Amino acid sequence: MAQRPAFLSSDPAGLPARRAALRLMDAVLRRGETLDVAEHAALQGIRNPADKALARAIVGEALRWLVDLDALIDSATRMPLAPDAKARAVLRLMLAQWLRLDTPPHAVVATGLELLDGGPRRLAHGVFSTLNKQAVTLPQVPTLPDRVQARWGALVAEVAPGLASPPPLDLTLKDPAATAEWAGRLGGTSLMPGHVRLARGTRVEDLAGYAEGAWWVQDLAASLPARLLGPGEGRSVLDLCCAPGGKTLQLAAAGWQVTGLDSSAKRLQRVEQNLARTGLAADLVQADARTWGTAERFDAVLLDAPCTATGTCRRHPDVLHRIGQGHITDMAALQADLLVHAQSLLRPGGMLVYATCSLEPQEGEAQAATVPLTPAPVTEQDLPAGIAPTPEGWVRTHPGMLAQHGGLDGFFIARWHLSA
Ligand SMILES: C[S@@+](CC[C@H](N)C(=O)[O-])C[C@H]1O[C@@H](n2cnc3c(N)ncnc32)[C@H](O)[C@@H]1O
Repeated sequence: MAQRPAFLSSDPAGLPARRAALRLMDAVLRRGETLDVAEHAALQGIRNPADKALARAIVGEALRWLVDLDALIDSATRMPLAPDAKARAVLRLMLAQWLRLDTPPHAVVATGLELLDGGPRRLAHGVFSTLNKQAVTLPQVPTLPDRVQARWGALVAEVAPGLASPPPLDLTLKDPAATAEWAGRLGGTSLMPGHVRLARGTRVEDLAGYAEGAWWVQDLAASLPARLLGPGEGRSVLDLCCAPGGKTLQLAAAGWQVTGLDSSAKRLQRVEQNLARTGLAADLVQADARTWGTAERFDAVLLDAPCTATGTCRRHPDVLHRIGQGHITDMAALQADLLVHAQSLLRPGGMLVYATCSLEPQEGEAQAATVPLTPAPVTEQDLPAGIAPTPEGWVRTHPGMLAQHGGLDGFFIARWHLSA
């Protein structure tokens, strides 16, 4: 069972958080919105940060364990509830609180049934009470939705254990030489120079080093693509699809002259804020990376392409339920165009790194196989201990890897150079 977060209380006054959780889950499952987008509207009007955190935690657990929660609900009703029935949605949230967040059953009932104003309260109460009397439990590892299982095949057994709990908090340091110092100051551990891992639930704004920009939040796997370009020593790099800027910051901190390009003006503002906080510099361009023209040719191009983000399923479990083959095909077409244009912006001898935070081979391995440049295979020394490159010299990470240390996001990364 997940550790009980401090913000949880058995006070039925926590109703606004539960109402927000219901809105949030509805936006994801019925309207197909991302958790990030849905949060903006669903959490509006909730002032208390603890209530927001509670709403997020409930929905996160409900989405991670949705298949298993539904199986429990179905085991306790003679008449199956429709997949989109409000009573099912409320029961999912109630069970997630009881079975994953350790909320006492009386508090779950007091706040849960209120959400079914004018609806089948007796039915929901009956289902919850039956399961409570049976003292049901969840499996050790979440069952993934059928279509995810169909796509991931044998990988499911390796990935699913990594989804049982929300991930820890990873930081990338501006100065990798100070890794031991920051790990000590922040009470974290490190899996690589420049990386510090903290317990989940830590509020970043309260941590030492945040205000002065000594680090930024970035999953360990997400830090690998920029690391593969090595020290910049004043050379030029084009960071394509750069916002919100995690890799831009890494490259600037490693001594590259960075041009960061993204199509979203709003997201570029976040890159600017991140550069300002960390005191790092980059030229920013708002443009479409499929067509952006310039006479300049770069010593390196990093293409962290837009993708379905199924590799971030630990922190964004909505992807398990939202993403289907249509999204993957659309993203793969966009990535193919981006990858072709990225190659045209390299100078002879220049290095290209391609990355996506997706677990779908169409967005990773299949894209890399089309690149006609000279492979620059990744070696074990480039990676955290315990992660090996593929036989092709590519990197494939997933949430089940480094499980004893808290896992990591799913990424695909490949590297080439343009022959001089
Ligand atoms: C995976 S995110 C990039 C994350 C970023 N590299 C980082 O490390 O913080 C993908 C980005 O691609 C941008 N994007 C999507 N389509 C684009 C296009 N055609 N041209 C340029 N940027 C695009 C999105 O706005 C988004 O910011």
